[in-house]
Amino acid sequence: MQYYALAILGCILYFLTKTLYSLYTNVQLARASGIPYTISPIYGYNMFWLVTSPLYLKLLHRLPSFLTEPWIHITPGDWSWQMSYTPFGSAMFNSDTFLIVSPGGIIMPTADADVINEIVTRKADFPKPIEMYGSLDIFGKNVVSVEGGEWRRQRRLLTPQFNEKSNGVVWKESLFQAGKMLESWKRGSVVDSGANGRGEDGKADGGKVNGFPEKKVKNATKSGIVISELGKDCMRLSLHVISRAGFDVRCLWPGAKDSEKAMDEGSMDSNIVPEGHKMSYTSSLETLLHRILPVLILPDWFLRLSPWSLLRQAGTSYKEWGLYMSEIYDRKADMIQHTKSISTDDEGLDLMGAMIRHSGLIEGTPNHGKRGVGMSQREVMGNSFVLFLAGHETAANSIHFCVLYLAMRPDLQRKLQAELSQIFGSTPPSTWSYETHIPTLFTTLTGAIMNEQLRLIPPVVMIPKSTPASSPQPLIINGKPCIVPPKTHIALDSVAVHRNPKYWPHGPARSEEDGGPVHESSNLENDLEEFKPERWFVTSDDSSSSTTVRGREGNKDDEATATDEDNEFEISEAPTSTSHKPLFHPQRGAYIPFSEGARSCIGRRFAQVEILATLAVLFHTHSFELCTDGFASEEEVSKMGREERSGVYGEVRQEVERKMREEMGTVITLQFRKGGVRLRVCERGGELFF
Ligand code: HEM
Repeated sequence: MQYYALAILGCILYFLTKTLYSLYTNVQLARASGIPYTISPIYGYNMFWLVTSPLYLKLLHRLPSFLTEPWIHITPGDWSWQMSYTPFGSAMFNSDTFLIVSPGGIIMPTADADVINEIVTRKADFPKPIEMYGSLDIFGKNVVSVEGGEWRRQRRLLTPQFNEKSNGVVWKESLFQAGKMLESWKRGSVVDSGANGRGEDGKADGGKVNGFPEKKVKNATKSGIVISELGKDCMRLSLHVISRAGFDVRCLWPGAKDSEKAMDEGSMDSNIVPEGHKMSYTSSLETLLHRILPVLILPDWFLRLSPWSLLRQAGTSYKEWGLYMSEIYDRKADMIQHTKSISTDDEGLDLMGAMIRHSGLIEGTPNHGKRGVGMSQREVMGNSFVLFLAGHETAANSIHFCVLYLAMRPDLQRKLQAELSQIFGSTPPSTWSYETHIPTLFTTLTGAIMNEQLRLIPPVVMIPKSTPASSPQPLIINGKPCIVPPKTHIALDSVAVHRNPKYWPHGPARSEEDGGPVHESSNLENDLEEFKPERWFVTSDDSSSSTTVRGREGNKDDEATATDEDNEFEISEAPTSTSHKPLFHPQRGAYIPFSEGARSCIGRRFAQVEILATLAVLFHTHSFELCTDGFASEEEVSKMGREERSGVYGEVRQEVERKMREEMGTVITLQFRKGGVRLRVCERGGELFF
């Protein structure tokens, strides 16, 4: 017995000594670095901590502050969103870059645009920590999960496919799918789980609905349709757009009419399960992407044999999607083999087809017989999957939050609608032109709204970089030369740098009468926590801004500092309108929703075109308002005067702001952890409030 006790004591002592020694070594490195640092007992990226800490974090907050300050604020998984710019400001570290030193390693968050720019430019000195992405290889290695020469080879094959022609396809498909989303709301086929299919007034009437003539609409109220799953609907829209662009397969919304199916050869109905399959094309993809975490983390056999049906479904969707991709691959490879081309006509784009054609696997195609330039079949599969993964949730969230912010700012919504009427008149979206309209959308209010939404809620919050294990890196931080220790995990904090007052035009914070500051500790003295697309119309020499900030003129800085590699992997810029003044151009490193440098987002233009097109369709003819459930019923609102309505709306808006602050976090991308905000959509002119 004594031996066992001694053995256990020995293990504990060994563990403690090892931990203390690691902490001591890391503190020495931090001290020598010249960078401000703080000590934390826990390494923020420790998997056990990330998974279990939400269970006991509240308890830790109750411990005496000398035990937990300040690390408790900068170690939880979601600290970047929760704390915003606070840790970098004068109340905490008063430095836009600092180190969090723990026994498990060193983390360097930064909200300094110059530091970020230096890091993304010196790609070899600050590589992506790809060990974090290994689990993304479920269908094969891909451009997200590799580094160095392997990454360069894959990225070189993919970059040319993201061009103006493909942006044009994205534009057309987004216009089409956004229209179908509106139609699906009208049909009532997007089920309102929150209201049990009943209207806000509790009646399942759905009879005469403002702007929506159809009978028996599930979520109908007297003034429109209630949508409580906007986030999910946007995900579906985004998946449909990528499916068209990625595989040239058009997806249909639930309840699509037979005529649509007949019209679209190669379209996939979300309800039809083809022979040899257990799930439809769309539901296998949707299920896989919505349950992606267990699929990435847990072994296949565990998913299959799991007692929980959610996990079993996730396992089935993984298998089914693999099967669909193989079938599409075989069909395309066969076509290329026989015709040496793919169907990249004006109606469809085909990223997978293009990958196969350039893979070098098929005789007679461009890279056949060349060493070190093509792709294996598994890499084609891996990249096809990862484009869906990287591209659907990010763009979907952006559309979702743009609509939500616009519902919170009816004044801005009216301005946007007036502007869209000016641009498109009363023409239907099917006639809108990519060449004519997209440059205008980029430089007017729609573009400013998208930019501002991505400033406030960038989907990727802590863009990871690192220093190699044996290679400390010199870097100018806070104006003095410093050494970033080896094996440091660097987090480019997009949430914080997007709110750093040094780089952004800003005015005074919201007054108490209007609801007071949005965040309890970040940027209390300015409006950088607020959604104000107007700031994008301010140029650096504009005297109407209360601060002067350093922006960029056009792309001059890009040209001056971009490396050859940046240029090689540059994504084609969509043309911007020459008849409008360009929007504010933040300095390099200050605006990083798509990251920057050679390793920045390959789908940036794709996503921007999708977001702009979707917003244009939705707001050209429709209005979105916050539901006032819990504050006033629709009937009560209809009896109120203008001022009283405005008061109720203000209260609801503040509740939504609270929800966004407290109930959002990173689930792959930044979004509501569960649930969302209920909105009412109606045709323009039928608004209940403003
Ligand atoms: C609003 C929408 C989007 C945002 C905010 C966004 C953001 C980002 C960010 C921040 C990165 C860098 C991640 C890192 O370094 O860890 C990235 C990389 C990437 N994104 Fe996006 N993305 C969006 C849409 C898309 C779309 C639509 C696609 C494809 C269709 C896409 C494909 C990719 C790929 C393949 C990479 C990896 C690039 C590489 O490592 O070379 N993204 N994205």
